[in-house]
Amino acid sequence: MSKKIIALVPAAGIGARARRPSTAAILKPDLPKQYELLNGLPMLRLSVMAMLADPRIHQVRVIVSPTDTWVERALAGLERVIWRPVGGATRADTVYNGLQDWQPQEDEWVVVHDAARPGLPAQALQRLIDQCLAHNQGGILAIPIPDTVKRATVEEPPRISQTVPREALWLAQTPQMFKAVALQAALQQAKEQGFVVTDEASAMEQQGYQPLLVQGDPRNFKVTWPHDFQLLEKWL
Ligand SMILES: Nc1ccn([C@@H]2O[C@H](COP(=O)(O)OP(=O)(O)OP(=O)(O)O)[C@@H](O)[C@H]2O)c(=O)n1
Ligand SMILES: C[C@](O)(CO)[C@H](O)COP(=O)(O)O
Repeated sequence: MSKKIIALVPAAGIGARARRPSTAAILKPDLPKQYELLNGLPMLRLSVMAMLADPRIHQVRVIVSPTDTWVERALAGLERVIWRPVGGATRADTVYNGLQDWQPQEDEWVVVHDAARPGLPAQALQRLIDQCLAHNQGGILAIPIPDTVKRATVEEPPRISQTVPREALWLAQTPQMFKAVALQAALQQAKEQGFVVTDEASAMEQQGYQPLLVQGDPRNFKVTWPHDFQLLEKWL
């Protein structure tokens, strides 16, 4: 029997690094980046649609801030999608709260995908799900580091202290797919032990798991800085 796969989209951030000194930002100073329009559609809607592209995704659960006033409009008309106002102070809290709210069963999978990665190609999501199901193991999309890597000193201006071998280094993306109950337990442990986790895999690593690295895609970059909006519109 096929296992249930639920997508969880953390969308409770404020996008502080992406604030643009534009007219739109002056008119809507509080608008989080996931609601900015890209080619006419809210970024969150595009990220959710990227999840819906795989028919194996049973439902998309979007986790927003309790004070969010934009989500209903941004997701209007999409089927297989619900939103829950249980976002937390950090991304890890948002994902953990979303899992607590869902209360997954054993054998159910969760695919966590940033609202800020609307450029995810359908083939990349398909690769991740195929690999995790084939190996019955959690995994993430990631890309091998393409450039020479330098370690910096802490002075201003920073200087190079070392060239770091990059052969085994990958840049983590989302989606990240895990057995939902195991991820819930791992995030709870991380919280209790005060570990800072910036992605799901790092919580699982702390529990001794070695998640799969599945080839990601450069178009799936995270919209973080003001100039990323334009770059992404070109890709889309
Ligand atoms: N408390 C938080 C913080 C972040 N996120 C989500 O996590 C994803 C990746 O985070 P990031 O790009 O860092 O978003 P922000 O925290 O919004 O950005 P910034 O750090 O620039 O404020 C985004 O979809 C964001 O909405 C979340 O759900 N809850
Ligand atoms: C989950 C993530 O997108 C993987 O690259 C990333 O860790 C989010 O990190 P940020 O610290 O919120 O930018």
